Amino acid sequence: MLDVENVTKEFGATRAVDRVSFAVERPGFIGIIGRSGAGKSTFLRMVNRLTDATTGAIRFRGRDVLALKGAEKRAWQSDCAMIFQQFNLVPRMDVVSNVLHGTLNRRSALATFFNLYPAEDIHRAIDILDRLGIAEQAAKRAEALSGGQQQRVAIARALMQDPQIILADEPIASLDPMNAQVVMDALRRIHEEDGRMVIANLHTLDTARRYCDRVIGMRDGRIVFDGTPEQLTTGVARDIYGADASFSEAATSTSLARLDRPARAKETELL
Ligand SMILES: Nc1ncnc2c1ncn2[C@@H]1O[C@H](COP(=O)(O)OP(=O)(O)OP(=O)(O)O)[C@@H](O)[C@H]1O
Repeated sequence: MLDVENVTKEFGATRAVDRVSFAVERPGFIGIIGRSGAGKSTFLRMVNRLTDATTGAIRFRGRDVLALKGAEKRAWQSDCAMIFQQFNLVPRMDVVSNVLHGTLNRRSALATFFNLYPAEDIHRAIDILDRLGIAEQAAKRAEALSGGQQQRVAIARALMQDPQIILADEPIASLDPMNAQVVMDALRRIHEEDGRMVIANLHTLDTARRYCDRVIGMRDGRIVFDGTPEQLTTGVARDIYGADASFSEAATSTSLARLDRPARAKETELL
């Protein structure tokens, strides 16, 4: 359903993403790992069309999304909602309005200007917040919430778009281990219950092993590993991170392993 073919991005002389290819047959929970500068963010931004690829093709259900323009491009951006490390909420705006921002693509400029939302959208926003366990925060300003709560608001905003894919760029990098677990559990649940594909850039190995069905390792813009969490041994990780024998997994750990393990889907075959 998602085919990435030889996707390359150059920034001047820097090749940030170098001939990346992989295929996803059905919605999975995919983690992308690699050291800082490996090209993870640039890759996700190309999928969402925030950054244009230099060459290559990304096909979703047979359609090349890199060729979309205008309204079709905006529709695709709704279809693959993005979540960022810094949440990207409007801090002084209340939580529900932040979530309703997820409908911006399909509302008129006038309705947006006057902050007019249909009652059914408001009810849906509150239902989504309730599903994420933060409905009681709905009237508060976003800036009054904890980091973990703000990231759940960002997930709620993404769900307002009813996306087929959720692209999460380091969604827990700013969170403490407890909040990180709440956010990752929420993403995993959304994947399992709704059948949405999740592609998440993760900076820690333990999170990738714990939540993903498939892990892609990037190094210097290239895919150097593509396999199951079980295949992601310390030796493989050392290769991905370009580290020597002194490589310590603890250096890429969020301490999630010490928290309770959720029931990860049994299917470990490649997606
Ligand atoms: N807008 C840009 N202009 C120039 N170079 C860029 C730009 N964006 C990214 N790069 C370069 O592309 C390479 C890949 O960066 P990218 O942010 O995709 O890596 P990353 O794996 O996501 O790292 P991090 O985890 O630190 O965000 C780096 O060398 C970076 O400096």
